[in-house]
Amino acid sequence: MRLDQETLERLLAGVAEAGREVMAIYHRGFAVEHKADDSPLTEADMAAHHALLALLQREAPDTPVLSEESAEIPFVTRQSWVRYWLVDPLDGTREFIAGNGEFTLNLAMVEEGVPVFGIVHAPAMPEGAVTWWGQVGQGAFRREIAGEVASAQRGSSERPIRVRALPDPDREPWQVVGSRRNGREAFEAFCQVLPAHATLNIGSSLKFCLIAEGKADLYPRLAPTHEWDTAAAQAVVTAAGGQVLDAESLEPMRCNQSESLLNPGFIACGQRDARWETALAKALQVDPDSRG
Ligand SMILES: Nc1ncnc2c1ncn2[C@@H]1O[C@H](COP(=O)(O)O)[C@@H](OP(=O)(O)O)[C@H]1O
Ligand SMILES: [Mg+2]
Repeated sequence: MRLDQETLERLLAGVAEAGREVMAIYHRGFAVEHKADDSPLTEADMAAHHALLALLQREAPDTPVLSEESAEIPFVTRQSWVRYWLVDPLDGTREFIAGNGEFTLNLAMVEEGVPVFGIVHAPAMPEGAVTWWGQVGQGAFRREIAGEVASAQRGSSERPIRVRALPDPDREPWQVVGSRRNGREAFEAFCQVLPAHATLNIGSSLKFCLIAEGKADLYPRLAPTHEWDTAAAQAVVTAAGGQVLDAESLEPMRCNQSESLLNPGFIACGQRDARWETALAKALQVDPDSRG
């Protein structure tokens, strides 16, 4: 489904507004609780969850929503969904708590298991609030709102974004991005056999956004994530001409395929070429010719 311009603008404004609520909590301080799986939870996760649910209820009351904070929906129910919203109200909660600004609000639309639309909003970037968004087949964009409290009417600028061609590693190292704290060992093992490269460790969906805007080339994630962590950014990367591939099958990663909402290991990338294929096969220790 292609979203019309008015709906799109209301969604972008609604996510930015939820981002402002998150920032108010970020600045005034908050308590940290722990969920059953020991992952942290703050007032900001819940504030953004409620704000985004209210937004989606206003915009599309008949479309189901799966949010990290209300994810207990059995697969038998989800299986019947042709289209649904997939929300991570606060991706990078640990970075939010650490106070380093590397967190995002993620909103995706998934159709038949494919993330087709996504908004990734980072309210605490050094340059102000930044939104990356894209619709597969329609392009991807980066929108900057100067200053955290700026309204959509003031100081907002937007430009189309696109993944870059892989640089020749003999001239310019590949830029590889990874998590700050999850799966560092697997990340480093993967990187070891790559051609000349530089690495950057950064929290949340920002890693995908760097690929989407042509500032990074690869994001290998061989440690667990949930579907809500990745769907919005996968849509942005795909809309920008890149891919997010299941590390086993090397097919695009899909959502809502089983009871579990955990992703397989994956590789997000910009433009692929023969060097990429060889490097990836080596990094994943697979013979490139054995792949279909
Ligand atoms: N053991 C685990 N199982 C599943 N997901 C995990 C995990 N450890 C971390 N994650 C996911 O990784 C995300 C953080 O990614 P990164 O390290 O790249 O910033 C977390 O997002 P949340 O902050 O939304 O919970 C969390 O969902
Ligand atoms: Mg997350």
